[in-house]
Amino acid sequence: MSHYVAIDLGAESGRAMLGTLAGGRLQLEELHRFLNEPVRLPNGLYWDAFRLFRDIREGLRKAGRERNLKLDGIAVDTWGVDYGLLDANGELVVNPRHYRDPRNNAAYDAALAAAGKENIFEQTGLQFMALNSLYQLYAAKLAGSPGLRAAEKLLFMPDLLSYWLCGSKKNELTIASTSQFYNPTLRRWSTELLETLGLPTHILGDIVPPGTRLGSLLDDLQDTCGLGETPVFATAGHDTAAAVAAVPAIGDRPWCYISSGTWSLMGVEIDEPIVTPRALELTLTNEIGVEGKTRLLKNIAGLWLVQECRRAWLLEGQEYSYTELTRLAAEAAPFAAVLDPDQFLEPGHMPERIAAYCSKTGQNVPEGLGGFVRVCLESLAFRYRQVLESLESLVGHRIEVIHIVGGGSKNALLNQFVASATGRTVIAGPTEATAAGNILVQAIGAGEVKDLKQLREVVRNSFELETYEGKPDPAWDRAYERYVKVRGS
Ligand SMILES: C[C@H](O)[C@H](O)[C@@H](O)C(=O)CO
Repeated sequence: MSHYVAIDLGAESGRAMLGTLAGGRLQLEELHRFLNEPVRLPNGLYWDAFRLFRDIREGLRKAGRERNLKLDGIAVDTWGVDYGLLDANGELVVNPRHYRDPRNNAAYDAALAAAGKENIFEQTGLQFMALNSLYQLYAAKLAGSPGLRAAEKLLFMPDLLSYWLCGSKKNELTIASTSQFYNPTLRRWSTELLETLGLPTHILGDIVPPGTRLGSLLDDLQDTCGLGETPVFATAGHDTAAAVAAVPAIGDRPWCYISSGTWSLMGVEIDEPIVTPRALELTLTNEIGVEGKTRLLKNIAGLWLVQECRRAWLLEGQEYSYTELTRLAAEAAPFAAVLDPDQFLEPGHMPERIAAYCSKTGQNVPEGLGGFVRVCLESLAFRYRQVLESLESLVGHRIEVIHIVGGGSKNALLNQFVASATGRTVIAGPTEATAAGNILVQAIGAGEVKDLKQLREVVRNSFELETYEGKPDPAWDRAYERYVKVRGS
């Protein structure tokens, strides 16, 4: 029996998850859960990196001091794109900014004007989003950031937190591939692109594949946490890559995945990137996964819409759990309005913005809290159908099965909506795909699990899955047509 800890950080919260692997089955247990609260300063929006590290240490202390465990590995995964900059002494000189920091927007326009959209896509194969690391770095340059000038090393969030755990400064492949300065075709940094934009290239480090042993937990952490010598691994550092690794697909029918949480990352796993004008037109992204696979996917503003509605209602004194909101949505009238979820990436005033969008597009404003949530969930299902069509047109075959993994796969109403909107089979679960993927990639690194195929077998043996059968539904088809009209194709 072996024990691993996954440090899994999402945009709202983080967890230290204990994974026990025995007899080809994985058991997960939450050791420590903590909030991940961004900090708004006068000059921008930041992550509280030190607080996150304190909570990571607390999770490890629970494993060591409270549970008396000896660990076979520790690894960190996080959301994509964000990074910290270190000076020559390894000091943090630029604290990680939050990808929703508004200063990226102007830098995005300027970078596209300076480097050219086609050129950027050719070199990176990545979906265009102002939040990508490339535009964050360019924003720092445009702001004349002294931190950027002093920087000697760029570490993405999982790299940075792993560095604080074990002292090794490496760039893990899957997270590097979210930056928009990694070339997935040439499988190296796109230094040419950084040079075009006058950005430093010496800050980029060695890229290591997921499963690499980075080093051992630092001595003082071993002492504080009551852990002996413990390997620290680079897992699939991008949480989506970890989740995709843990998709319980058998591969007998063509499948795609939706990693469902704050974001919905919908895509297929393929052997080589597709960096063609058509992929650019469809704004699909080529990120790298475990075993060097390509995650051809689309970032969709996922349950973020519901999270932001809930937060707005909470501020008004109306406190509802996600379960209650979903129940209200189930009771609300169908197809009250349709919206493009990706128009709502900015934080704040979500119900008001949805209402304004509905009025602007000549639609009725949804009624009641359940009405708003239902419109969000139905619109996500429509967006998935549209992205499914894009993916099929690029890979050239019909996709039969949609695997929904991650926390959002608990939402049975949304799962059913996806089956109804697409007419496909939806298999939901595991909800803990990211933690499972994180741990099982460590197990590959430790030589305990052979490869991705075996990893997925372990996942299938370990978690309950729910199946939803979709069948053609004229009401959904009609509403989808309305959605396409409102959003555009
Ligand atoms: C910025 C987003 O977090 C990122 O693009 C997405 O891929 C992700 O990591 C969601 O967890």
